[in-house]
Amino acid sequence: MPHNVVDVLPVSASPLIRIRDAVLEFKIGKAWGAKRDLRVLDDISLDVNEGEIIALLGESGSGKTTLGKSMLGLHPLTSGSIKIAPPKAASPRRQNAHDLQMVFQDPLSSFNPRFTVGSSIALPLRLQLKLSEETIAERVAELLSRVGLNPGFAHRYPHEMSGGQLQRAAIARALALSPRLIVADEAVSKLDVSVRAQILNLIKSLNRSEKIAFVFITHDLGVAQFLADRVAVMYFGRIVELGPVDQVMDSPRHPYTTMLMNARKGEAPVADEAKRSAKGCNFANRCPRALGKCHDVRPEVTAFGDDHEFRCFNPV
Ligand SMILES: Nc1ncnc2c1ncn2[C@@H]1O[C@H](COP(=O)(O)OP(=O)(O)OP(=O)(O)O)[C@@H](O)[C@H]1O
Repeated sequence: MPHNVVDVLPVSASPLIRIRDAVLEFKIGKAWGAKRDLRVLDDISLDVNEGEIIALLGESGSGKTTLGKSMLGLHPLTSGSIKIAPPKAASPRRQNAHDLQMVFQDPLSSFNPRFTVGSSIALPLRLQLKLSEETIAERVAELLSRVGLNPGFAHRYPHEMSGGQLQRAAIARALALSPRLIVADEAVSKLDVSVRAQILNLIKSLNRSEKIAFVFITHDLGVAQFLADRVAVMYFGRIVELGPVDQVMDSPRHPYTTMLMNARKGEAPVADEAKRSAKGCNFANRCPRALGKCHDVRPEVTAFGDDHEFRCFNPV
């Protein structure tokens, strides 16, 4: 991971990751035609604390995956900064790519079909830690046990495992280098309901017992409520509301969050680029509470209590 993308925080800082004023624009358009900038992250500021679970909520296209990948340094920002805390040990190593890992939605496509699952889990150990083959085999067995799989699964190929088993293996692979944060991108949305609950419980227990922080990307409010300590609600690249999960879910202040809550009861909101306001609040054209100025002036962050904030001129 390039160091100039995700830099190191001063030792005195407390969050694991500090994101400030992050803007990310993609150039879109045909290779030979006119290009335009698509602003996918728009003025994002967020701290991810050691050992917490933050759910990133929002409809498809709101920028959740892009924000998660930016934390891992996979997308250089257009402006702003993303910094990670230095390791606790006294070692002077710079920010380490091992500290942050990602788990994806589709476990089958995230494993190489020609390798056994054990070899895929072993790969980062072999490349990064230069361990003996015997130690690697022991570590793989231990990692599989930690995620509730029989160590014998090391010899299976991805197509010989169920979706739930493979997602456990993907988590084992992410754990191999002892990360401090795992970004899980819709990591349970392709799983059956019963298996989903098992994986969510696994994530919760890894978080509680090993203090691994998770950024859990989802559009499932039930999953966010079960898992997260805090939620960040995104709408077209902005965090419109951020706070403790129960506060945001039980007493949402932003009209978009309220709309998401109602969607839970049936009417799913759809991201529609045409309805995005050009200036002012991104949500103004869809907002039942919009005032005149919402179409022209961009709302800044308003704090509500110590740890709840929103961007709205006319909150609920
Ligand atoms: N590499 C890229 N180049 C151009 N545009 C991109 C790129 N990656 C993502 N986008 C666009 O950025 C926007 C946000 O995408 P992103 O995947 O972050 O949203 P999301 O909230 O995670 O959605 P989903 O829930 O569907 O995964 C979308 O409009 C998407 O088309």
